[in-house]
Amino acid sequence: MSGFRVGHGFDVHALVPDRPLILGGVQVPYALGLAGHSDADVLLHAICDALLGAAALGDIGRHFPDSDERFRGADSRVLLRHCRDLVQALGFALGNVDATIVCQRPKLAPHIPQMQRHLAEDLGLAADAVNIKATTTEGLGYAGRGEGISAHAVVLLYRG
Ligand SMILES: Nc1ccn([C@@H]2O[C@H](COP(=O)(O)O)[C@@H](O)[C@H]2O)c(=O)n1
Ligand SMILES: C[C@@]1(CO)OP(=O)(O)OP(=O)(O)OC[C@H]1O
Repeated sequence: MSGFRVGHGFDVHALVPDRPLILGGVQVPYALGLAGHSDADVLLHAICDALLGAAALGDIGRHFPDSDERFRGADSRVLLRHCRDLVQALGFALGNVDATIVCQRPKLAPHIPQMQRHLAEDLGLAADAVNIKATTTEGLGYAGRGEGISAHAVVLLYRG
């Protein structure tokens, strides 16, 4: 069996008034923000799930239950670094991360380089091992109606 492990993550949060919009640890200027128990950073949650999935460690809700007050308003970069530590403790190294944010509005392209810098820093990856993309759904579905934002992520882990 090879030492490679792939993981997939997916998350969705609703867009609501009176919340900041935080994606990849970047506060994106917008009239609405994502609802959640933590800072609701949907991109980082999908990446946490991808890391946990690759290492067969379950999912984000198992490690950071929303019934636990310690995680209320949590900075998802802290949760991400915890997931990194968990997979590294099992002897895995990170290969690369690729993710897609599904978001009709606002335009995210100007903010993606900063999100990628955060991820490279938090995961100890080179800049060319982190890729984040954004797409609309051409107006279709809940994302297209601007009701929420989702994110998909895949990661590769390996044992050196
Ligand atoms: N919220 C978004 C969504 C998309 N982008 C960028 O626009 C390109 C075209 O999007 P389509 O959904 O029409 O394919 C996409 O490739 C992204 O670069 C964006 O910046 N913010
Ligand atoms: C991160 C946690 C914990 O604060 O809360 P949310 O911000 O609601 O995020 P979600 O992706 O629904 O699931 C994980 C939660 O347990």
